[in-house]
Amino acid sequence: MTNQNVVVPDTKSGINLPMVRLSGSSIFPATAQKPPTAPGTGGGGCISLSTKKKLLLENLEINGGGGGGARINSWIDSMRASSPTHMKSNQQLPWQQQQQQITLPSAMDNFDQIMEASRGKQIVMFLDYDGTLSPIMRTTVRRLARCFPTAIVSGRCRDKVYKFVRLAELYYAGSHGMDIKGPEKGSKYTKGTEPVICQPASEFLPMIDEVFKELVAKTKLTPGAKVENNKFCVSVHFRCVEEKKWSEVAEAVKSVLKKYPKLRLSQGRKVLEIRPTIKWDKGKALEFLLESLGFANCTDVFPVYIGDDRTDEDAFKVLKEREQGFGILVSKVPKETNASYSLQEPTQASLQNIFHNY
Ligand SMILES: O=P(O)(O)OC[C@H]1O[C@H](O[C@H]2O[C@H](CO)[C@@H](O)[C@H](O)[C@H]2O)[C@H](O)[C@@H](O)[C@@H]1O
Repeated sequence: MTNQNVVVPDTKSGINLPMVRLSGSSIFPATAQKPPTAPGTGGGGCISLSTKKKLLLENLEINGGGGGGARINSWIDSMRASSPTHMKSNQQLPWQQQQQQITLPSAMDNFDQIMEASRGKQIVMFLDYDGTLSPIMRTTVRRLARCFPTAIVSGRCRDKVYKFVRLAELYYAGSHGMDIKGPEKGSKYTKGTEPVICQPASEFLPMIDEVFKELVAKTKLTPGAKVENNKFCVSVHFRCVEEKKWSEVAEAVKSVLKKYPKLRLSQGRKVLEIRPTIKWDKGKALEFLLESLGFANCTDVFPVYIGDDRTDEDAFKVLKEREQGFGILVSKVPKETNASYSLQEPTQASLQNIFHNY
């Protein structure tokens, strides 16, 4: 890339900040500022998960094969408590009463700091799909991928995400990172002739398929329940189920899972997700992709991961531990997170604002 100007709109002041693209794949602000404190060092607005919260999250996570009943009930309770029909404006969930909620600095307002921290390093972009990428126009992601290696990481199955995005030059990590495929040959970031492929849970395919069918059969009489086959994991959606029927669906899930001790259950937004017990998540996918791109032991790489989901925390944590790049949490409300910055709206993450002139 040659030198280019990049205009970064400052959302607060409405002023466009001029950015200068100098060389390689990094962009730098025209006026450099002190880089933000590295993730994990307690500064720069970075928040760690408190032990208490971790325990509560673990409690909400249900392992397959028995013992999940009480935890399913805690999930139902937590879902009820957070439902708008139950929650008064100033009411806090039990775990929120135990923690101090800190607001992360805005990634848009501090964009020059982020860019300064990336000086001389290769930016690699990781974008969660739902809640982050979906509102962003394809053109913007395509432009982004021309500048930096770019990956989309999602809980959905890879084929579905690919059908939504339809950009062959990207890396895609579906099924919460358990199904990774790189661009076909010809992409400037492809090494060798074959696309990168990683499917660490491939032995679970027949089991997941079986569980999907069983769950469809078990939930078919519950109006609104939707079971989604995400290839290496299954999602059971509650969003359109009447609240009084939630426990009915949760019980159906529990009864199926009992037979599959190698599968575990976790909770998303009005969704229960069944996945293999293997130690693989979006964080592992991020590490795998960095390695595939040749950045395994590099100090001059700057990964930026933007995500809104609890499952994105695994990737934020990896970045924090590596002390490389930044996690950016898309959230309207303050949350405990391993991310370093936040964006309030997915549309705020619309990178056409940031990479305006690319
Ligand atoms: O990892 P992501 O790309 O953020 O995917 C997470 C889940 O996204 C989808 O669920 C979300 O959208 C649903 C409506 O389309 C909504 O009902 C649900 O509450 C959201 O979480 C997808 O259907 C799931 O399989 C993904 O795990």
